[in-house]
Amino acid sequence: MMSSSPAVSVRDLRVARGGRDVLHGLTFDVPPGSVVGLLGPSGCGKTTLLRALVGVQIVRSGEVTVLGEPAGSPGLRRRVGYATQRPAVYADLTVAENLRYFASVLRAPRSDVDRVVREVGLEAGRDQVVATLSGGQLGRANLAVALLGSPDLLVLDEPTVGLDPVLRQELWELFRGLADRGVTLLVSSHVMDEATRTDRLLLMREGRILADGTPDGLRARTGVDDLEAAFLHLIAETSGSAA
Ligand SMILES: Nc1ncnc2c1ncn2[C@@H]1O[C@H](COP(=O)(O)OP(=O)(O)OP(=O)(O)O)[C@@H](O)[C@H]1O
Repeated sequence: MMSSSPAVSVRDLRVARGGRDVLHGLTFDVPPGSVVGLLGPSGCGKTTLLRALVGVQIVRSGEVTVLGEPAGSPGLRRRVGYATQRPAVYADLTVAENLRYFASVLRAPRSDVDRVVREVGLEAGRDQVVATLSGGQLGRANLAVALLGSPDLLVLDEPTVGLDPVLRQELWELFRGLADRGVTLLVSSHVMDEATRTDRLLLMREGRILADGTPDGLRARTGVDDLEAAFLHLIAETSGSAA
């Protein structure tokens, strides 16, 4: 059972990359069993933040606690699933061969292979070599790896990028189904229309969080219905100009 303490808790997180500060003191919590969207323009620091959550990013200072443990702790290895933006599956193996390999690395049960193939709707491509998959199938294969071992937290870096609207909708339905089972999902995107599908939003810009709340809360705060317009309103507000 998941407790009601935050699935992710970040306090004053600062990260530098290439000698430049890219995250400037982020503080937020992610409630368990929710779908949280991490949205913001390209280069604002989404990937860097997700890397810090899964423990592969050197941080300058601050605290990142994941499922009650410091980010990157060995105990989190099987409890956190991470799908990178660029697919991390082997091009010369089939989908099923990739999944069997990653399942053995993660010590996930072999039966997980069929389960995750079903969950991402990749039955038709199961025995296909990854190099021959379509872009949408490749994204699903990458996501399937992150689902191995039934993690409590899924960290997904732009999982819907380049997908057609039908596939995007199907993936968001999958995310919702996982959250209904108690999984926490942190999903980055730079497509604002995806924000409407989340329980909570973290809006980022230039290494800072502009807003942290529900889509309705954001609409109420800005007085704007469309979330893209609400985001622009917040940018204008924080830049000191009237929107
Ligand atoms: N390996 C690196 N070395 C130096 N700087 C980097 C490196 N990777 C990213 N950066 C810089 O860190 C900042 C944040 O990048 P990051 O990839 O986290 O942004 P993002 O919001 O995920 O962008 P996108 O949506 O395009 O993936 C950017 O200014 C980027 O140029």
